[in-house]
Amino acid sequence: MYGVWTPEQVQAAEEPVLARTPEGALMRRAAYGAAGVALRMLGERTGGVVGRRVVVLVGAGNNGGDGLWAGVELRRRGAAVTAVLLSPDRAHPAGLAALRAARARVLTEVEPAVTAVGRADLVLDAIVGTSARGGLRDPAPLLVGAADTARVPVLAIDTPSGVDPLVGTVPGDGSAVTAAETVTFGARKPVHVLNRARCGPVTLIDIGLGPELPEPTVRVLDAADVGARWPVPGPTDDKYTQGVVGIAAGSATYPGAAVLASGAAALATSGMVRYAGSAADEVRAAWPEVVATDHVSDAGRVQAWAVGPGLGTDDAGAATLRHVLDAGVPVLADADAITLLGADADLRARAAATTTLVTPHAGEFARLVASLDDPPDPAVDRVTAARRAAAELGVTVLLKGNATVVAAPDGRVLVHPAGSSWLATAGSGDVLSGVAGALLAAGLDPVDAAGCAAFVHARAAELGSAGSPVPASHVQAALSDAIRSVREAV
Ligand SMILES: NC(=O)C1=CN([C@@H]2O[C@H](COP(=O)(O)OP(=O)(O)OC[C@H]3O[C@@H](n4cnc5c(N)ncnc54)[C@H](O)[C@@H]3O)[C@@H](O)[C@H]2O)[C@@H](O)CC1
Ligand SMILES: [K+]
Repeated sequence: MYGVWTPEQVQAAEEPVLARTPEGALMRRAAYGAAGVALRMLGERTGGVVGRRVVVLVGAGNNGGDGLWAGVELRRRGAAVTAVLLSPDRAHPAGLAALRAARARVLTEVEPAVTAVGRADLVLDAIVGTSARGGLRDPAPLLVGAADTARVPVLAIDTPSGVDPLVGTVPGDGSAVTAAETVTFGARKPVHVLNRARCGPVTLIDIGLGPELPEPTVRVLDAADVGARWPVPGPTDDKYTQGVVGIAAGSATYPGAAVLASGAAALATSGMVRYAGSAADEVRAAWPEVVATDHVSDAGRVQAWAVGPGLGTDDAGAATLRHVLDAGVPVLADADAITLLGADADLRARAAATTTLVTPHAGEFARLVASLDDPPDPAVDRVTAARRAAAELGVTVLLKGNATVVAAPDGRVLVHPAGSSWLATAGSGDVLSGVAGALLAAGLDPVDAAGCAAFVHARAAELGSAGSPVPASHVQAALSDAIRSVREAV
């Protein structure tokens, strides 16, 4: 597990460290770490360092200072360094003096700078870091565009410029750095987990902030965390003691959702899966181990319900949802169940009164929060949107997307940054529902159930895909390998 801290938290943590270290020491630590990553990238991509062309895009603040000092280090190692000053009169004075003394080229005019970027082996993006506000300012978009056009790899210093460090979105006209890699200092910031596509792999450099950092704003589970939480039957367990999950999903028109969710539940945990609904025949045919009936009222005892995929939003769907919300066990509500919750205050009150985990995509989220004052918008800030929905509706929220956000009513937040978007495929959510429902039935807290389910779901997509599209039934089929891989990581 690792933590993520807001720019504000990081800046506050830097203050006491700055006060007790010699002037400029923190920046030199950061820059030395950045230069190390740049040297590795040059070695990997060009086979050397000496004479390789590195262009540093230098902004007005300390992020620019990091870039200048990293340039000094690269110059020392023999690279041909060019610094492009985007705000020439505000460039970090000590860093600029040191870079000039190291006999690097310094440019302030746009035209030669664009040419230099286009010919570079590596660009260091030190335009702006944690104090970024709004979109990139001229002439930065031109230089960032030149690197993109020439396909020059960019190493983002601290954060990819043009991407909001706190929420990970690209404001303004959409110009922003797409980094091949990012090197960050002291602590990971939200952009690193909310916008992986812009950051690339992130290297964290220790600059001594550890003791000063408060509780992180967001946490990220790793494979070992998920493996350690995954339920494993003990010597005295039988099929009932491990938690029975009930799946209330699918219909005669949409039996696929029922088959995907029930099968995923059967693969996720040992013990028992019950299915209740009008796709009982199809579920039985595909998964003979699932105990299937036609209606939730005669399904027998379960320790959690997963309700919603393919359920329908008519009166029968609402009655099923009401039944499971009143069953006194944790409930996972997805798909049509979320639409029903959004439309019905009475159902929302029942959901808040029990332990409920909802798993909306963007459209379902909008319906879910439509009744709230000033409904939160994930397009503006995913973490805040999920956190507010959880707190105000009294349910745990798993907001799907390239970065999955899990928020609990008590304010805890997990993020799962996906490595790809192959999971954006029909039926994939049904598989997630089955897995998360099974984990709730096994007794996991909703945040852990959601976080572990999201992780294994994404891992199954990776294993099932290996670079090609992966239909939901293949994600389902890869669940066993995914669970094995996280258990092996413990
Ligand atoms: N405080 C410290 O001692 C340390 C700071 N570090 C670096 O310092 C950075 C933060 O430095 P600063 O607080 O000076 O701020 P930045 O360097 O992030 O930004 C500086 C200035 O850039 C301008 N700016 C804001 N938004 C912009 C945009 N969208 N496009 C173009 N220009 C924009 C503003 O004038 C802003 O004040 C961190 O990201 C990190 O790289 C590291 O060196 C570690 C130590
Ligand atoms: K940057």
